[in-house]
Amino acid sequence: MKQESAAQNTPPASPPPSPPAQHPRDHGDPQALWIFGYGSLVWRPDFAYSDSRVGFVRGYSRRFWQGDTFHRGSDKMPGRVVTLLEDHEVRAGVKRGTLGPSMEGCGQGCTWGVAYQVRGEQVSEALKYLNVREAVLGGYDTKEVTFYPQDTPDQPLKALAYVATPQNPGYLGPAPEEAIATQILACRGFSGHNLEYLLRLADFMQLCGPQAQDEHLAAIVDAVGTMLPCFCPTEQALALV
Ligand SMILES: N[C@@H](CCC(=O)N[C@@H](CS)C(=O)NCC(=O)O)C(=O)O
Repeated sequence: MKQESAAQNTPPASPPPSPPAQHPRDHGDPQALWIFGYGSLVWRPDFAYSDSRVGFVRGYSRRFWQGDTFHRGSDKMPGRVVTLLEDHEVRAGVKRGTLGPSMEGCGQGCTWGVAYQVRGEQVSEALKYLNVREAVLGGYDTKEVTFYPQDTPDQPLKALAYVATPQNPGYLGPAPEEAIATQILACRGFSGHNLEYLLRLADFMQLCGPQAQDEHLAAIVDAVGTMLPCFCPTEQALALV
């Protein structure tokens, strides 16, 4: 039997630094990880997961301020998809002179979405997949957020979110909701039309119930509704096709 030297039995003078937290783990199950989706991940996670919760994050607002030249746009006509910005970043966007109706009364941001729990082998599979879909193709980075499940807001969870910061090359920043609506109506990419992206997110927010408000999203949907008749081909125009 190997004799342990005294040194091996003496605790280190200062415990070795714990390895940097790679990702927020579910303390109940160290192999589990929660991933927060607030855009296309809400309706198309496309990775295997063990559990999901509808809920929200506080202190962040969702904005269609990220350009997308792959999924919902092209290099020539980048689409607009959502990112998550801390409240001070949203207010900074306002100071740059671009106001939208949704900026009025912009207090403590609160963004609704879906958190997915991945466990065991699902963790590496999900992170590998999302790294390509979000980071490589979309310019998103990871950030730890606190997620409040709709049913148990008093039991918040640490979750990983993919956010596109103002420093990423695809970031387009603030614009009037009417301009964003025009861009969305005109763009499509490998995952489909940008309008589908907008309306699927609006559908989700409808399901969340009246307590889940997103004035920015609602203002863009309203602007699209106003403009859509101008984009719908008339019988005369169709006859020219
Ligand atoms: N990270 C956000 C936004 C993700 C997002 O919408 N990313 C886009 C652009 S990279 C995407 O994956 N699109 C796939 C699609 O449009 O179906 C989320 O958690 O949902």
